[in-house]
Amino acid sequence: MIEVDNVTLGYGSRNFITAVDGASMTIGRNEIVGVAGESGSGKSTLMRAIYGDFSTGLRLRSGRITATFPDRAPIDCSEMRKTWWQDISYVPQGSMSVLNPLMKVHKQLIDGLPKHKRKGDRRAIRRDLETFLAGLDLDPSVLDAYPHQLSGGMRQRVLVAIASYVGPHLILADEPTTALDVVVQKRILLMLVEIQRRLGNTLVLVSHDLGVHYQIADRLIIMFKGEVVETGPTDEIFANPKHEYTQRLIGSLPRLGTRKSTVTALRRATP
Ligand SMILES: Nc1ncnc2c1ncn2[C@@H]1O[C@H](COP(=O)(O)OP(=O)(O)OP(=O)(O)O)[C@@H](O)[C@H]1O
Repeated sequence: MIEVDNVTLGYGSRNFITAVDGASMTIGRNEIVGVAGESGSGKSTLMRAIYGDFSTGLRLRSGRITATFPDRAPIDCSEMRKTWWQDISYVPQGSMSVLNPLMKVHKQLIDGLPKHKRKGDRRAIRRDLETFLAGLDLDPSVLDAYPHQLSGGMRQRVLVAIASYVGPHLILADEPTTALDVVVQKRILLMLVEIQRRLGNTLVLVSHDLGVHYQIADRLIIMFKGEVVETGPTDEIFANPKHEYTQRLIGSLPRLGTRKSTVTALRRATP
């Protein structure tokens, strides 16, 4: 679905600072892909480029990023904006900097919808939103709240709901649980996994936490100093990490049980 081919990305024009250097990887359909790597290794930069958000001074210096969504012709990342929400959506870190503090949640949700979804009876749209939120275990009353009236975890869950409402083929979630307590983190991760299962789409989850990847990712992409240094099925990478950085990452984890039992424990721990 996404083909990243020898991509170099960075910031600035005259004094170009390289953030991602010659990265290649693919993202397939119906999978959960975990992206791990140390701070500053270029994870967010690569996600923003895949999403086609070049608003922060980000530049694609060389290489190509191509998306082929079901029933559509391949498109370049420079055109990705046209498919935001519909085919691809993004859950960034820090809900408070993303949600408009002056607008109630329902207005932000409706404004974020593609035009064809915004048309028609507002009450019908509202009912549809309420049903959708209830299906995600979110009380429809959040629609009438301003962001500051919600907890950090609730705001982040609202962002996940906004990103998934139209049913995109690909959801990019960039550290969606940063700065939240462990129980809330688990809840949000389970919400993302539940949505991925329900939609049968692809979830790309950026996280420092290799334990999280171990629990939910089918495949891993490891970044180190701007490069993609290792990719492969999660089980294989955990069993036989090839790159020295991956070996260090895995070596630093506490002893793990089987994936299945960990997920079961995660589910039990989540109210
Ligand atoms: N808007 C920007 N302008 C200039 N440089 C930037 C910008 N955003 C990121 N960088 C630089 O690009 C490099 C990669 O940053 P990036 O945020 O992609 O890494 P990351 O792996 O996501 O880090 P973290 O895990 O801390 O979020 C870093 O050196 C960072 O300082």
